[in-house]
Amino acid sequence: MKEYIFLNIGSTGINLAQSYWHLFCLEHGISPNDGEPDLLCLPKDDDNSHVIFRETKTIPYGPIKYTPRSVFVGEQSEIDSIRAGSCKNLFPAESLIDCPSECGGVYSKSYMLKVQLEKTIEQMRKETELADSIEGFMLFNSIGGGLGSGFTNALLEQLGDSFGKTQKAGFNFYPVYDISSKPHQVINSILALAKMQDLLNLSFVLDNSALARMCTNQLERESASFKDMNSIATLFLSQLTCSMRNDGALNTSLSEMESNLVPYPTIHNIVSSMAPLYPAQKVLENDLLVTDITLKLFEQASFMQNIDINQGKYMACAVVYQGDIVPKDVGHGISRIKTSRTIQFVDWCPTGFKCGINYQTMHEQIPDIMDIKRVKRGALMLGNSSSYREFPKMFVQMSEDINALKIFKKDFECIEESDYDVALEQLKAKVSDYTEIEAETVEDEGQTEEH
Ligand SMILES: Nc1nc2c(ncn2[C@@H]2O[C@H](COP(=O)(O)OP(=O)(O)OP(=O)(O)O)[C@@H](O)[C@H]2O)c(=O)[nH]1
Repeated sequence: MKEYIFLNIGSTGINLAQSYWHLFCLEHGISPNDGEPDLLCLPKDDDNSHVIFRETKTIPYGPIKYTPRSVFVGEQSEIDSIRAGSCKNLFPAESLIDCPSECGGVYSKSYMLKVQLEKTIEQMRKETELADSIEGFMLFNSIGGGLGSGFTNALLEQLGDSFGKTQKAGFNFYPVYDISSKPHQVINSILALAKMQDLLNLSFVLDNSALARMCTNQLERESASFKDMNSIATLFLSQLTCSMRNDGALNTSLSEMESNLVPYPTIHNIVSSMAPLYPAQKVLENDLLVTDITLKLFEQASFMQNIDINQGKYMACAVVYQGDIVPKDVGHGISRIKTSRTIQFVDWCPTGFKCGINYQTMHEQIPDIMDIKRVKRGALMLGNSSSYREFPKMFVQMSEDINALKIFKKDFECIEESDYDVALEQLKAKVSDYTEIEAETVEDEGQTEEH
């Protein structure tokens, strides 16, 4: 068995976790309130829920309960929000680790939370002992938050020491930057990203400004709330892990995902799109056809990143369809994309798309609280695109705009100024790496191999 442990850090991680664990419970016939099996749900043959839940008994001979393989780290008020939420009895007390609120907001203070770090590692050890063989860790955080940046980096360093080469995938939220009122978020993000490059195997980029755009444009909300943004991210995560939690077709494990999507270890930032997405009240005459879904996937509006994806080239692309889909239609959809030439691949990766179908009913279990339409079929695209370089470019520019060194010297004690310079240089190097990789040709590759 290959299990996963989910680490939810800071306000973003904790809010999101309550949303996705609620959905995962429903998808696997488990009560979100307390983890007891829903006796009205028939067990499915292809269910692999054990990869994310472990079976527990509160009393000998008592009923079986399902406990998420999950750890939470946040301020007391965030931890309290779990106990008041829709999954209030789902998580054991020892998996909820609280941090002092005075360290909030700044990378360096959160990086130094030694007691909480030890507690987290200890809890992960326990979870690991209760599993057969941990395949990977999934971390959920905002790179702009103090905990989301500093604590996540400290934890990632420790994970490498304590758990060796176990896969690590980050679901990294990029906040909407307000550089005049929250300049610290820029510095947090730069310090976070520079280090994460070496410590993560995969980083799924979730851009709050894109999620907000999807809330207003696709879900037709008047304004974007974190709840709605987290609902979109929850659907993304549900589709992304569908092949792991059930007998799936493509990306059945984090390591398979890494080998499908990552050509060089540090070029592991994944862009993504999802289609279709409608508000619950939307009246549909018919569900979209597979070709239309495929075309929609590659429209800018469907991307969870607010960068111009077409300004870059893909190094890898995996499309996972879900629901009522037949392979012939997938072939048609992909060939329409290829002929439309809207997307370009790097010269050295002509193989193009990897596709798979999961036949689980699409969005069947979307809880009504999500207020998103259930559809019969949909798809998720995961891509490794050189257009990602727009993010490090933007951080370098923002650092100049806010005169970051001045703020750094004042508020980021415990970290050397030279460390900030190094982090900034690493992001500049990242921009160049992506540009070079995009320009490489097959001959360049051949020459590199010969040397
Ligand atoms: N998508 C999403 N973004 C959030 C959520 N909560 C906060 N954010 C954004 O993330 C940014 C900072 O991250 P937080 O997660 O709040 O910070 P933290 O990691 O808890 O660390 P502190 O700054 O120490 O509180 C905020 O400025 C918001 O823009 C959420 O539930 N969902």
